[in-house]
Amino acid sequence: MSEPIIRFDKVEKSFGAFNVLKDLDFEVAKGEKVTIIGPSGSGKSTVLRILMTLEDVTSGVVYVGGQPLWHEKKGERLVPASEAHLRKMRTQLGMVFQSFNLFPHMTVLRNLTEAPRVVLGLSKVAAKERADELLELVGLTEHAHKFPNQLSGGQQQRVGIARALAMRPKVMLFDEPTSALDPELVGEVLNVIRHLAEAHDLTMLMVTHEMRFAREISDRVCFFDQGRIREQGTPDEIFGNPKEKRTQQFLRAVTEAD
Ligand SMILES: Nc1ncnc2c1ncn2[C@@H]1O[C@H](COP(=O)(O)OP(=O)(O)OP(=O)(O)O)[C@@H](O)[C@H]1O
Repeated sequence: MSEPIIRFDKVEKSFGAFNVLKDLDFEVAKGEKVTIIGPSGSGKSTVLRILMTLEDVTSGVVYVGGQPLWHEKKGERLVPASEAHLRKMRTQLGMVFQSFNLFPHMTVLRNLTEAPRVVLGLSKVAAKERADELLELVGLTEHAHKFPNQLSGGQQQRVGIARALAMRPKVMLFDEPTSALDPELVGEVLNVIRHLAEAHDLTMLMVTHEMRFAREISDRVCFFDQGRIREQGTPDEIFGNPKEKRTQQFLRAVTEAD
């Protein structure tokens, strides 16, 4: 098998004495769509936050595209990564947050062109061309010159997705992308993600509470519990025939609440 695009090798993450991730081994293959589900506090978002370089690891090594993320090679040894290394690695990862995190003082278009111009060095014309294509993809062409606060939450999140894609990342990370939205706006965002999953050979890793959606788009579902992967498998295996008692309890609770 080829090198996974993401690999957690015996990763521990603690906040003080509180151990959030425990000896975590986890891989995502190129092109794979993986969703992480599990109870609140089980460490799901921490996995994404480590990949987004928002949290470091306490021990173990995380690899992205075969290269250590939080470390650098020094001869045969791994030493903590410099800010320059983290910056370089970050460009391979597209991030979509719960709370959109758009630049409020920039138009939609500028939100999409800023990082490709500043970080990737694209020309103004090339960045605009790329942004136009992506705005079409997320159905927001006519909103290009508006500011984020002139858009609905669903539209803002679609801009968030387009902005992440504008960097042509190897992996897209979605951290509960619909949880801050009013229920009637969830569908339009899920449709965009669904379309991306179907039409593009993009690697996607998503934390979500939308179980039906996870079942529909994932190649693999990982059930997290207390900082470990308690059970993983195809959507049919996890949702249709979960083996572990904890998975069964969790799924019963969330589907009853649905
Ligand atoms: N910066 C921090 N300092 C201290 N504790 C933290 C910090 N970030 C997360 N935690 C704790 O780590 C645990 C795991 O958090 P995480 O956000 O990964 O959980 P989660 O599974 O994504 O939960 P949810 O579904 O509620 O978002 C939680 O108990 C949380 O309180």
